[in-house]
Amino acid sequence: MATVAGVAVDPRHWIGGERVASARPAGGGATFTDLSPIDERPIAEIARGGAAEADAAVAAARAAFPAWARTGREERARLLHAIADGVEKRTEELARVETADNGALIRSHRRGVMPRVAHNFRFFADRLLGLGHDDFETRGHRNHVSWDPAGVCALITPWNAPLMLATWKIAPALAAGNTVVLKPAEWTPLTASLLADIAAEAGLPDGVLNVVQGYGAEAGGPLTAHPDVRRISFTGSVPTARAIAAAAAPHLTPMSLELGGKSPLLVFADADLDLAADLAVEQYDNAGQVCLAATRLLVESSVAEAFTERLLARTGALKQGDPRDPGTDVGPQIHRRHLERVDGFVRRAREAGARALTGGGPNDDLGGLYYRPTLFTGAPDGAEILTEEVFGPVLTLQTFDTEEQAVALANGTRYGLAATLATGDPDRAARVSGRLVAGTVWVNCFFVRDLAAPFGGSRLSGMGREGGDWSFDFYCDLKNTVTAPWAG
Ligand SMILES: NC(=O)C1=CN([C@@H]2O[C@H](COP(=O)(O)OP(=O)(O)OC[C@H]3O[C@@H](n4cnc5c(N)ncnc54)[C@H](O)[C@@H]3O)[C@@H](O)[C@H]2O)C=CC1
Ligand SMILES: O=C(O)/C=C/C=C(\O)C(=O)O
Repeated sequence: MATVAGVAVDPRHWIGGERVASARPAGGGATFTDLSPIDERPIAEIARGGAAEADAAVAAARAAFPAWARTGREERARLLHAIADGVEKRTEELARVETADNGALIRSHRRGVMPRVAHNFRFFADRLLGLGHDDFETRGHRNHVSWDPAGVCALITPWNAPLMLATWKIAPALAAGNTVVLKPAEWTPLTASLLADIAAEAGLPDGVLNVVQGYGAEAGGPLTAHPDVRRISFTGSVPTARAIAAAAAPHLTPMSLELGGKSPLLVFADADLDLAADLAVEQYDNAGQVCLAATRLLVESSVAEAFTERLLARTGALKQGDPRDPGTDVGPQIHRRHLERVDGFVRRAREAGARALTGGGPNDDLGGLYYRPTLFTGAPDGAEILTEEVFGPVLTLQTFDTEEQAVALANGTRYGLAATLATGDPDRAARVSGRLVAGTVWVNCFFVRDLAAPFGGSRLSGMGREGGDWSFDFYCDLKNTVTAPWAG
């Protein structure tokens, strides 16, 4: 057992209702070390899964599937609500452990993230009960459409919002009657383990939820290549999505992919510039490690100076430091490798001719993994910093003179996850949002999220949509039963 932030966390896998250590021989890498981004110190030794654990977890999930699939909707919903109760009871512990593990702000975990984790279960439990069975007639024959569970789902999740993004997948998959194998990110394995405890305490039958810990290719590879897996849902990077797609190809396993972006914030001259600057400074949330972040600020030339002044004032007021301090606004990057990746983007941006108006390097006063909120201007067209996802606290500013130019710049990357507009003109808002390639468009707001809405991206930002009934579309095999009129 590891003790993290005063909370006992089991570092082993959770397979078939039992805690399981890795099959690897001792000394042969049976565990890996989990570091806290707060100070880069080890906080736990975690079981390092491979093909043996992936096989065992899929077998357990497969064995548990028939009974779970047959369990009535009311009982499945009741159990999901019981898990939500458990999450709510342990919100403080989950918040402390998640902050120790991924370095995101404790105040966000307490106020926003962990309540959303509980909501993920409640929302899909209730949605399940309202899920329609569409019936209609064809020449006197009855069509009955049903949402049948698909089978074992492999869920592969990232480190930037570990429990939130995992439960966003787990809840609809379980609600639909599937069984699950979760492979959390190796940089943030801890809250998945706590969730396994909570689910067991809530009475979820053994094998319905399984957790395999470990590295991506080593544990996630065999899982996504497994012939008995019927759905794969993944959130993370584009190169990993390609590896998963290749692994899934032989069995044509259906996939849902959520892959980050390079989203724009368009600021028109008719916008409320204070609001626009508020929206822009929000993009440093979670130290910039958010797939939805609008990292490209596209500003109408006539207001660029006034907007920049406001944004720099707000950025200067951000407090960077220990995420356990409720007064902190910007915490650390997740890992030294990630900080170096972010810094590589920043160095190459400078070499390409961009100029940092603020930030532009690690926070040397704090040391460790703290990277200064950065704003670049003057990057040449096509520069890497304008086109590639940095996933750190790095924004760029470009200007435009016409709406046409604004739309072309906004749509000018290989991504299409989200876009944000700041404008005082409702007609312009409707016109421009209609032309943007993005899964979500926010007008004069940012990060207003509702689980009932479809969520996902176009182009390299992903494949498919989750949320609302779209989650059930993905996690179910839809079936139409056509019955001829009964004689007599
Ligand atoms: N929410 C998002 O959109 C996220 C985007 N990213 C992007 O990815 C970049 C790199 O971050 P990483 O942690 O390396 O992301 P990643 O895509 O490598 O990791 C995400 C998950 O995939 C797993 N994974 C890795 N290789 C796998 C494989 N071959 N088969 C199955 N599972 C595999 C990892 O263990 C982890 O659980 C970030 O800088 C960012 O640009 C990363 C995390 C979240
Ligand atoms: O909080 C949401 O609704 C969506 C969050 C998504 C990410 O932060 C991500 O995948 O990076």
